[in-house]
Amino acid sequence: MIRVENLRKKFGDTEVIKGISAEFYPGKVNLIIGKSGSGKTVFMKSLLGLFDIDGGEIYYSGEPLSQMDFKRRKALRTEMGMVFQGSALFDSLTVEENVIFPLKMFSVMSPKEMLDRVNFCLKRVNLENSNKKYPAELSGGMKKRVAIARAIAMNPKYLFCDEPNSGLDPQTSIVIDNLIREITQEFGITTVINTHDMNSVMEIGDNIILIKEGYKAWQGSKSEILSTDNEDVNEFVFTSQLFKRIKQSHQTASARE
Ligand SMILES: Nc1ncnc2c1ncn2[C@@H]1O[C@H](COP(=O)(O)OP(=O)(O)OP(=O)(O)O)[C@@H](O)[C@H]1O
Repeated sequence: MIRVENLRKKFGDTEVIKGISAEFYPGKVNLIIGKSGSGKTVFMKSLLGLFDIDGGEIYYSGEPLSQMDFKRRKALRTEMGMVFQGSALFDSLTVEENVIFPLKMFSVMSPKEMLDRVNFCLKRVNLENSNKKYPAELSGGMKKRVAIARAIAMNPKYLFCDEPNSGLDPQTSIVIDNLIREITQEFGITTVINTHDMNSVMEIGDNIILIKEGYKAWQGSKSEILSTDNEDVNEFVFTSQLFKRIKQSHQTASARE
């Protein structure tokens, strides 16, 4: 579990994260949503310890990040998997070499154990026959699956994904969303995802945090997002015509019951 208490982050005199408190649960897909520029990326990078924060605290399984020394932070890093925008694979390495990379960096496994783990992870993302392929030979969806396989190679407690569906068609996005949800539940991972994608919100949003202008405007689940009267949620959801209609029909159905 990750708990954030009154997190603040400034750049110069401008406060970008203005006192956000939130909890992210294991075995759940925790989504951070909000308009472009609302502070989602800065918030996630702060969680990862990539920014020095200006106030508040982040607790990993109850342990305050600010109190961790270099050695402890390095150990925490091995418990984190990351899937960045654009997959961020090494183009000059094969699929197998990409996935084995964190194991070589951080694990004490034998070469045979590493290869077994790579094959397990590639099988888990349905890419068992692609070990020797290079990223340039893969589709966008396959690259994302390799990135997910690499992110879970170290058996992480925490998984961070920044816009995992960017650049993917709607059908492939659903495949990736479902894969992330399954892996999250199967391995009890605390998964935190930054997204703009309303489809993802409705498919996999166990715990959703809406950020608006650096504040937490709302927190709830995918079913609550359809029934809430929160103005900020409605403003955000209603920018999508499709979800505007879904929400309206849900409210009409609820009123009839
Ligand atoms: N390194 C930085 N230095 C100064 N300002 C920054 C820096 N990084 C982000 N910001 C500012 O912080 C604000 C929030 O940015 P952030 O990238 O977190 O938005 P976002 O919600 O992730 O947007 P998007 O959905 O477009 O990625 C913006 O006003 C941005 O200009």
